[in-house]
Amino acid sequence: MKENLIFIGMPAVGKSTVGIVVAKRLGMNFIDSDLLIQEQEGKLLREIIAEVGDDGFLKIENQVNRDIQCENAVISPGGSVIYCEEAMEHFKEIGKIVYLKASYQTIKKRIRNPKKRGVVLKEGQTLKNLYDERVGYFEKYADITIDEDGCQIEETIDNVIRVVEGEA
Ligand SMILES: Nc1ncnc2c1ncn2[C@@H]1O[C@H](COP(=O)(O)OP(=O)(O)OP(=O)(O)O)[C@@H](O)[C@H]1O
Ligand SMILES: O=C(O)C1=C[C@@H](O)[C@@H](O)[C@H](O)C1
Ligand SMILES: [Mg+2]
Repeated sequence: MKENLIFIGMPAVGKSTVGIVVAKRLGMNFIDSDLLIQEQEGKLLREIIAEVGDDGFLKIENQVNRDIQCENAVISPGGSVIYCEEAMEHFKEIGKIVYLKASYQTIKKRIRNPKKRGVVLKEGQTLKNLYDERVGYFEKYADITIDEDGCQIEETIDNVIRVVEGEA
């Protein structure tokens, strides 16, 4: 069985956009967990968060990701999946976890309005607080880390493929 690749990292780091191209170039399937969540719930992510709150959203996110059964696929979950313990345990079992790493400055430039993007921010929490809180989780779960600061998206894709193929 060819194992899966699971991308983690801050929102807007490129899990989805990098993920789909990596999948195509490596002859793998592609799963975007956010789309699975929207399909299951029949609503947009921000509508789900508005209805059930952050904790309710994380429960759904945990269930959807925990239940993914696949092989030879790139999986791109949302940035908040690292709070979903069962889902992360499942990912550890079914594949290699790739952390797309970018500095706070890079992320800040890409996300103008975190709430509108559906980022799971607690009351009063800033994007900087969130960044600092999540880094520890990303480092804990990562099997492979790809630093994308100063890279164009094509370079990030090439770097992921080089490292993944080097490990195969
Ligand atoms: N070097 C780079 N690597 C990755 N993405 C880049 C880069 N430079 C610019 N981008 C842009 O940043 C955005 C990344 O958005 P994307 O939706 O893929 O992030 P994500 O990690 O899937 O976020 P989310 O957690 O919200 O699902 C895209 O618009 C992409 O074109
Ligand atoms: O990083 C986050 O907090 C999120 C990112 C999105 O992809 C979605 O999964 C959701 O809106 C939460
Ligand atoms: Mg995404």
